[in-house]
Amino acid sequence: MTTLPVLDSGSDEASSQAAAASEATLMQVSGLGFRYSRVRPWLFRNLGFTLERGEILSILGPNARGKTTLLKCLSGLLAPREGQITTAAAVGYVPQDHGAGGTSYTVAEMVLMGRSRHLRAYQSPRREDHDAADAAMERVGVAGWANRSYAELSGGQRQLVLIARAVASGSELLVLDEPASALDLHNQSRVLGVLAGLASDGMGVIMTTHHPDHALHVSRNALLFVGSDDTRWGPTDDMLTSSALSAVYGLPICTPTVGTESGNRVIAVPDFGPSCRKDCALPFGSAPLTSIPLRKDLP
Ligand SMILES: Nc1ncnc2c1ncn2[C@@H]1O[C@H](COP(=O)(O)OP(=O)(O)OP(=O)(O)O)[C@@H](O)[C@H]1O
Repeated sequence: MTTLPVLDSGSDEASSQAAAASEATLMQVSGLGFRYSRVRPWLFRNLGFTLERGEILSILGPNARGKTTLLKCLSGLLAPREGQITTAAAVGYVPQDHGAGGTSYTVAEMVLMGRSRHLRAYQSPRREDHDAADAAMERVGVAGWANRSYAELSGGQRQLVLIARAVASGSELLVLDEPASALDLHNQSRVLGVLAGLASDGMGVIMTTHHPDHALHVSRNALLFVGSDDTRWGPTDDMLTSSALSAVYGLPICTPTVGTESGNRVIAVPDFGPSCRKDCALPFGSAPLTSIPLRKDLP
């Protein structure tokens, strides 16, 4: 277990945290707090969770609440002001902003960069690095774009390439900032499938999302930003209840069970209010959404 640097941390406490973590634990976080400076408000305090191998943790909350900041703390890019982060794995960080920044790299070169932590300064990638990059591109389904210019890909395509780069790095723990935010429905399913596959191979995945459905679909646990001193962590079904989601996002959200091709699922349906189109076949309020028929009941 490695303890990431924390401002004003007590090292004795850190080592006892590390000792307490079990073999299955990839990351343990307790009492975490962060603010950008002493004159800025706390973005979060007393934040804690445990991530086991093979688990996907989803982090949800309103815009500007501190989710990206938390991911940067978990990845070692920012030092929290207080609390403890202990981790048993190298962390691969996939940022939300995937601008090309004028790069002239191919997709294969971008993914190969994920191997940099395995190389000494100025060392050329070895055969095994190319093999790892090729395997990662196959895994994420971007091998067909290997020779394309990264800068010429769409935002969603770039998102997939950056996920492949993190996979190529060999990190056991991936931390992803809204990995499906720029993707169409098919590619959302593809990314969630890739992340679920990585988790079933024993990796850990931490992702932020603005889609409660994604969390309900793939996450064992969820971390909910309710307020700056109120973050809640626990089993996804217990966290993402109608009342909790409604409180977090400030509008009514119901969580009906609906039938899908792959079985009954809980989904989150927000009531966006007066903007609902007037010719909607099932206006909000005319029938409780929990009465949506299950697929097997449909004519
Ligand atoms: N480098 C920085 N210095 C000062 N304040 C910052 C910095 N980066 C972010 N912030 C502020 O911290 C707050 C949280 O930002 P953050 O990006 O973590 O939120 P978020 O929950 O990820 O938001 P979103 O859902 O919109 O992506 C915001 O008010 C933001 O303006």
